[in-house]
Parts: sequence; C-alpha cells; structure tokens
Amino acid sequence: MISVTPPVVLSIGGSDCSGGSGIQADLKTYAAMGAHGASAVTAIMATSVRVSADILPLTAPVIAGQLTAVLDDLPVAAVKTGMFASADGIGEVLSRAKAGALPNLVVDPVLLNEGIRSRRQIAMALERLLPYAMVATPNREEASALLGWQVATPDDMAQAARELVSGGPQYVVVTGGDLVTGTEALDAVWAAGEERYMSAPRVMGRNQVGSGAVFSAAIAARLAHGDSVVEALAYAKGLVVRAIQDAAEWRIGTAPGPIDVCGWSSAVI
Ligand SMILES: Nc1ncnc2c1ncn2[C@@H]1O[C@H](COP(=O)(O)OP(=O)(O)O)[C@@H](O)[C@H]1O
Ligand SMILES: Cc1ncc(COP(=O)(O)OP(=O)(O)O)c(N)n1
Repeated sequence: MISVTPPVVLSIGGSDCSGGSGIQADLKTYAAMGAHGASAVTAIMATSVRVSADILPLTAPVIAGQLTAVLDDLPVAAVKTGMFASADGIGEVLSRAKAGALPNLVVDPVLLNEGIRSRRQIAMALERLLPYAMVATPNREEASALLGWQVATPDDMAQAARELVSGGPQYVVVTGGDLVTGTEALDAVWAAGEERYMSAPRVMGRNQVGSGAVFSAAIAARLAHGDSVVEALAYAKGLVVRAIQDAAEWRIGTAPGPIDVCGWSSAVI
C-alpha cells in the first residue's frame, strides 16, 4: 500500500460541462498522475455540438474567495491557469502571483472565440500574468492573439516562443496540435539558453478534446512531484500522445470528445 501524501495542484479555470476540457480535464489528469487537484472556477460554460457557447463568468470576489480558501489551507505545490471569462478574474490571480503565493505556475492562456465578449482585455490581462509563469503553453492561435501577428509555420512558432519568453515566463511552449503539415505533432520550446522543438508522431484519432488542458495540467502535476521543467515537458508530451491514441475509437457523444488521460483503454480492470 502507498501511503505517501500526494502533492496538491491548484487549477484556476472554466468548467466545461462536457467534461472534456477545462477544470474537469485538469482534475482527471491530476488524479491519473497521483496528485490531489484543488480548483478555483472562473466561469461556467454551457456548450455542446448542438448548443453554441453560453458562458457565465463568475465575479472577481467569488474567484478570490476560492483562491483564499485553497491557498490558506492546502500546501499547494503547483498551479495551473486555464480559461478566464473576465480580466477582473485574472487580476485576482495576478495579485497572488505577485505575492509569491503561486508556486510552479503554469499558464495555459486559453482564448476562446465563442461566447467571450472581452477577448482583447483578457489577452492584455494574461500578458501581465505571464511574467510570473514558470511555463506558458499557448497554442498557435493564442500566441498570435498575444503577440499581434499570425503564428503559422514551425519557424513562426519558434519566433513566437522566443518573443513570449522575453516577456517573462521561464519556459514557453507554443503547441502545434492543429498544424497539419507533415506527420509530426510539433511544439516549439523556448527558455534562456534552450531552444528546441518537441516532436511526436501525429495521432489521427477521432477524439482530441482537452489535449491542451491535459498537456498543461500534466506539466503542473509533474512540477508538483518535483520534476524539473524539462522532465515535466517530456512527461506531458508522452502522456497526451498516449491519451489521444488510446481514445481513438471512443464514441462519447455525437461529436469528437475527450482523450483517455486515465489510461482506461490500456488498463486491465
Ligand atoms: N493529433 C495529435 N497527435 C499527437 N499529439 C498531438 C495531437 N494533437 C495535439 N497534440 C499535442 O497535444 C499538446 C497540446 O497541443 P494543442 O492541441 O496544440 O493544444 P490546444 O488544445 O490548446 O490547442 C501538444 O503537445 C501537441 O503537440
Ligand atoms: C472551460 C474550458 N476551458 C478550456 C477550453 C479549451 O482549452 P484549449 O486548451 O484551448 O483546448 P482543449 O484542447 O483543452 O480543448 C474549453 N473549451 N473550455
């Protein structure tokens, strides 16, 4: 029997009612990786293949209350941020980051197109949070919105990661899950003195919802376990590829759905 107390990871992000992405995907990832997940919900999202996105932002005091409740009591070892529906919510996180209360901060700068009215303000608030991040994981579209130019090619991804690192995060990974040239799923990793791509064979599975959420949550969980950033990135990349592969034949709902982060398809139950 294993009786070691699991490390605590705090996720700050939106609730995705489908369970595929957002806070739900984060908590599943932590459970699968032997970490205890705590959460501060920033918004409640009602969306499906049939219903266009309806987002209920939670107010800054409600977000603040959750952050205080968790941070005052639990020994948080790493923090991940995901979706915000208002710049005020990011302000609450920023004040805790400035106070040094958010160790091993992983920022997934989710910038949804649908249902968000203040996308520009959210991007600007995320820019203020990025200097406090240990790791930031924008996809190409999010990197484009943060930088104000179109991140299209692998060279662009590398340039975008370099520019974003100069804004503060220790590591930036520009993910290329939607880059459909070639047979590789390519991410550009940038840190001072370390510039490279991470690559894995692209999986052609039906289900890929939550790959960005799982990737960033897995980085936070491994940092909480004591990995270096380089070790955490390698682990997260392997996990997400395996999870997409293992969910390739799943049919949860009518649209493409979640990935197999818990390894159910390969487990003997
Ligand atoms: N089809 C795929 N096969 C293998 N890896 C993938 C695939 N799609 C995404 N990934 C990987 O999943 C991680 C998350 O990336 P991405 O899908 O770009 O994030 P997001 O969901 O935020 O857009 C990255 O490491 C990316 O390379
Ligand atoms: C509530 C909520 N949060 C995040 C997302 C999308 O996150 P993203 O990383 O851009 O993409 P996924 O790979 O996680 O789907 C969402 N849809 N809802």
